[in-house]
Formats: sequence, C-alpha cells, structure tokens
Amino acid sequence: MRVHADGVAVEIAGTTIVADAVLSAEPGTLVGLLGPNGSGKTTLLRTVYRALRPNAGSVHVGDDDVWHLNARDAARRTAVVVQDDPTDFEFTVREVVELGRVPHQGLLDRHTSVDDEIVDSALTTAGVVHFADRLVSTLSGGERQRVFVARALAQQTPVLVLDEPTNHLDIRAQIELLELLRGLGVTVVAALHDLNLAATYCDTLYVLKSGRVVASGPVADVLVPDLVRDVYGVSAVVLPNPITGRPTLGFGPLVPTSSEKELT
Ligand SMILES: Nc1ncnc2c1ncn2[C@@H]1O[C@H](COP(=O)(O)OP(=O)(O)OP(=O)(O)O)[C@@H](O)[C@H]1O
Repeated sequence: MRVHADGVAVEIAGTTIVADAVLSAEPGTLVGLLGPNGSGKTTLLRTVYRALRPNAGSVHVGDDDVWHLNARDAARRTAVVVQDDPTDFEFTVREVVELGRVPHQGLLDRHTSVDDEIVDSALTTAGVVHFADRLVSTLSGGERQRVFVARALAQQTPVLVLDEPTNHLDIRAQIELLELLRGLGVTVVAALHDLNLAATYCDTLYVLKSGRVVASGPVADVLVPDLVRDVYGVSAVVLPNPITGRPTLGFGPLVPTSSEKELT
C-alpha cells in the first residue's frame, strides 16, 4: 500500500516543526527518514500514523486521507513501533503482542485461535517467543524493542512505521530487524540514525533538516559527502561496501553545516 504525505506542516506553540514536507513510500519499499536530532523525523512520522493532525497538507495511506479513516481503520492499515513505547510494562510479552490484534476485533469479539496463531507467529518472527510469558518490565531495552516489533507484526498491516527501531539493538539484531522488515513485502517507513544501515537496507531516503526535506531519492543519490557535511556538519567519504555492493560511509572531523556557514 502506498503512503504519500503532501505539503505537511506542523506547528507547535507557534513554532514550525515541519514545513511543506513531501514523502512518498511506494508499496513494498523500505523508506528511510534521516536527519539530525530535532530535525522533525518523529513529528513527521506522527502525522503519517495519524497520531498528529498536520496544520497543513495531507497524508494518504492507500487511497484515503488518514483523517478520513477512523482510528480503527487507520490501525488496520498502519502499525507503529515508537521510541520509548509507554505500553504498560506490567503486561506480559504475549499480552502486549496480542494488542496488535485489537484493530481486527469487534467490541464484543473474543480472541480466536486464528489470533493466537498470528500472535505466535509474530512472537517467533521477532525472536521473542522464548520470553512470551515474562513481564515486559523485566526485559532489556533490546528485548523490549523486539516485543513492540512483534506487536506491529501481529497487527498484519500493509504499512509499518518505525521510529528509530534499531535503538537498543546490537549490530546483529539491527541487521536481523532490517532484513526482516525488507522481507515482509509491506511498505515500511522508518526513521533511522545509522546512515550505513540506511544505505544498506533502504530503497529510498528522505533527509530532514530543521523540519524541511532537504534531499530525497535513491540511496546513492542522497547519501553523498556534501549532504552529510551540509546536514550533519561531519566530513564523510562514500565507498562501495565490498561485501554488499551498497554505499558505505566513513566519517571524518566535524565541519560547518551549510546553515553555520551562512552565519559566518
Ligand atoms: N510538543 C512539542 N512542544 C514543543 N516542541 C516540540 C514538541 N514536539 C516536538 N518539538 C520540537 O520539535 C523539534 C523536532 O522534534 P522531533 O522529535 O520531531 O525530532 P527528531 O528528528 O525525531 O529528533 P531525534 O532524532 O532527536 O529523535 C524538536 O526541536 C523538538 O524539541
């Protein structure tokens, strides 16, 4: 299912946080959202998964504006993995993952054996089946992160939105997660900080700086040394990774960003 944000603007307390953002994720692709801390990634993602209504512009998931869907229908289309999920940590892992089935159940529906199978499969795929009966509060940060991925998988949506999903994960778990996401065949939009992970696994990248999309397109077109310097203020080289053939970045000393240069 296609995701398309068009001209999205978000203002909070009189401050523009996101301005005129356009983002398209074609069905089945993995789109990475990059940008420095505070550049507006979370805010833009929140408009995509209908947690925040933009002040201007629109977000379509499939053919519908997300604000023309009710919350339940929106949740059947888009599952979300956020940073620091506030879900009650006194639930067991299985109970949290079962929450992923709620958008598919009527008010009076009972959890069915089909729901159980889907939950079991999500627990297994996300690698958390071994501690299905543990309280979420007893898990490590990385284990917990995978539980929220499992909940999103149990939601069985054609679109997944993830906000820094590799936080807390070791390098193997990061690669496992990105490979899992790629293999799902659903549309994925993920905010990422690790430029090399983004370069390896994303089809398309969007880069935010101060709330504006300053670059977008295929990885090789976007992740160039000038972009890294202008957006992050870090010198960089881009080389082909001999193992994957994908671009890999190496980083050098700090340099002025384009906005810092304008000030001098
Ligand atoms: N409710 C709010 N009130 C005031 N400022 C806010 C609010 N929400 C976000 N902001 C500000 O908007 C800017 C963008 O925040 P956002 O969380 O979208 O950035 P981000 O790119 O996801 O950052 P990070 O990489 O650090 O997670 C930040 O400066 C943040 O402080």
